[in-house]
Amino acid sequence: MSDDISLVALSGLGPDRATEIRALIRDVPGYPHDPIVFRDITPLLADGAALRDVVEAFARLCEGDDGHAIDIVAGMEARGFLLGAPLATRLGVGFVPLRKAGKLPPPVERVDYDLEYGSAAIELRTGTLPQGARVLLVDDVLATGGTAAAAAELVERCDGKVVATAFLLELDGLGGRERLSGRVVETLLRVDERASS
Ligand SMILES: O=P(O)(O)OC[C@H]1O[C@H](OP(=O)(O)OP(=O)(O)O)[C@H](O)[C@@H]1O
Ligand SMILES: Nc1ncnc2[nH]cnc12
Repeated sequence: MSDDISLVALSGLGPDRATEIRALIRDVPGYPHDPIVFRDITPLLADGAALRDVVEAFARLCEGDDGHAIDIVAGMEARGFLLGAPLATRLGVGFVPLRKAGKLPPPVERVDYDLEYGSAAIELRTGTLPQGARVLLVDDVLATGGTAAAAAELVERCDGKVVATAFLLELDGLGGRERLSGRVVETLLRVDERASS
């Protein structure tokens, strides 16, 4: 891990374990283009103990008297599926995939958005969520917050209530937390994006 990246461990991971897990996220400068530093979680996903610890850390957000009471987990395509589905299994609740445009049969709701390195649209099939379902939104990275803000809007258009948003890695300095102002934002790890550019 480079020395110029600050690390914050939340949700009971503990600083040593958080540092090990952070080291399993590969930094790729210039991908998909300059000045982006891409944070690649595939080494972490390939490490069974790290994947288990991350899912457990997410699960702790929803347990105990102070935990978020949720009915269902929703994940943003594609990396949100990889963390959200095992979390839902661990919590014993269902999982809703928020899919990139054109993947789901109609009828769907659609929200267009911008993210750190492009633009996209996500969709959710109308009627998938039970009326008033308490939803936890899960994704790997919070950067500008464009994806998460769109996901929250989509869930709410489909009659869900976004109780909290949860991310493995927050890229501090790109405005994501501000973009989600007024919402509960939980992050397991945080790096200072300004320090790595
Ligand atoms: O906070 P933002 O600026 O919106 O960026 C964060 C989003 O970008 C990545 O997804 P991407 O759209 O690259 O899709 P993928 O998971 O299919 O790779 C990441 O998994 C988040 O969903
Ligand atoms: N820098 C980044 N690395 C990985 N995923 C991202 N999504 C948005 N920005 C990202």
